Amino acid sequence: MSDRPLRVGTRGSALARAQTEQVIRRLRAMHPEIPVETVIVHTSGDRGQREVRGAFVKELQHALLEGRIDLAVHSLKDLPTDSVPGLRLAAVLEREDPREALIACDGWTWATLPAGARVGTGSPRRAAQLRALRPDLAYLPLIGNVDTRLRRLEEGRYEAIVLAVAGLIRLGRSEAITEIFPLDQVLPAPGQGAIAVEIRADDARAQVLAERLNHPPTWWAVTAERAFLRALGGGCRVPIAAYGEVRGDRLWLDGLVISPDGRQAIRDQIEGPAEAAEELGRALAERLRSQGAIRILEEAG
Ligand SMILES: NCc1[nH]cc(CCC(=O)O)c1CC(=O)O
Repeated sequence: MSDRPLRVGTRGSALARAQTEQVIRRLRAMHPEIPVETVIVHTSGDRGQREVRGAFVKELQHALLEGRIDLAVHSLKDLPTDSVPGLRLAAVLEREDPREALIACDGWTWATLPAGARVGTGSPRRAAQLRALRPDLAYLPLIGNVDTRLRRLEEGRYEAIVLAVAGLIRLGRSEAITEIFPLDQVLPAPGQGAIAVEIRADDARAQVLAERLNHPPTWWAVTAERAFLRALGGGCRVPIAAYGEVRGDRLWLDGLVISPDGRQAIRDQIEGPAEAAEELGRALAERLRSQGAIRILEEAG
């Protein structure tokens, strides 16, 4: 294996850097002879601009295509499902806890939050599922990096906020968690909790290294989740959630389409061989369509 430096690109946020550190630790453990460099790529998302879909990842992909970096580290759930010509999603690390966390102030819990309490969440998928559980709360937008979002809560702008457990753990902030929503109450975004490694499609060395980083059970699970999302069109505003889990050589996939107001939801599960992940994701999407998901998607679209 050549010992020219491997340049690993990351966003500058604390979460992105923590995730990239995890990838680099694994690389160094496997290949102490390869010098690894971290390259911070600033994205429009980090500059506090509107979070257009994919803004978090576009600039990293650009840097990869231009050859300024050799490996890009992303939160998989921020990576759009459309493939980018010249690039390849090459590996995912073993998934962290995929669930959603409530972070409440003043000792509130999900059950005791008073009617009208302000709950901050940036995601229509979370807001829709939370509305279905507690229609009496006020769901307000919340954007920015995880640290920014926690600060907004501390500033008193919300009584509670909802964030991914995985990000809080990686930032060493899990003590902030008030409670964790069970998966049957709030289903995560496809890919949530998984760290993704993207490379140039023609980079043989990066391909070999990425293969060694990859965690196959997570790979099959997220492949099914993303196939489900892609098959449903994944319109920006539509709350689509999915969670897959591999046990032995079988894959269980749970999928949901929910109207933004939380009033109409279609949810179903599918099970099959893990290697058929892609087909399982598409088949589950088809099942939801036949149960009326189209109507929800069109109304929300
Ligand atoms: N969209 C921002 C984002 N991207 C990845 C994570 C957390 C880590 C993960 O879900 O893998 C977060 C923050 C959040 O949703 O709370």
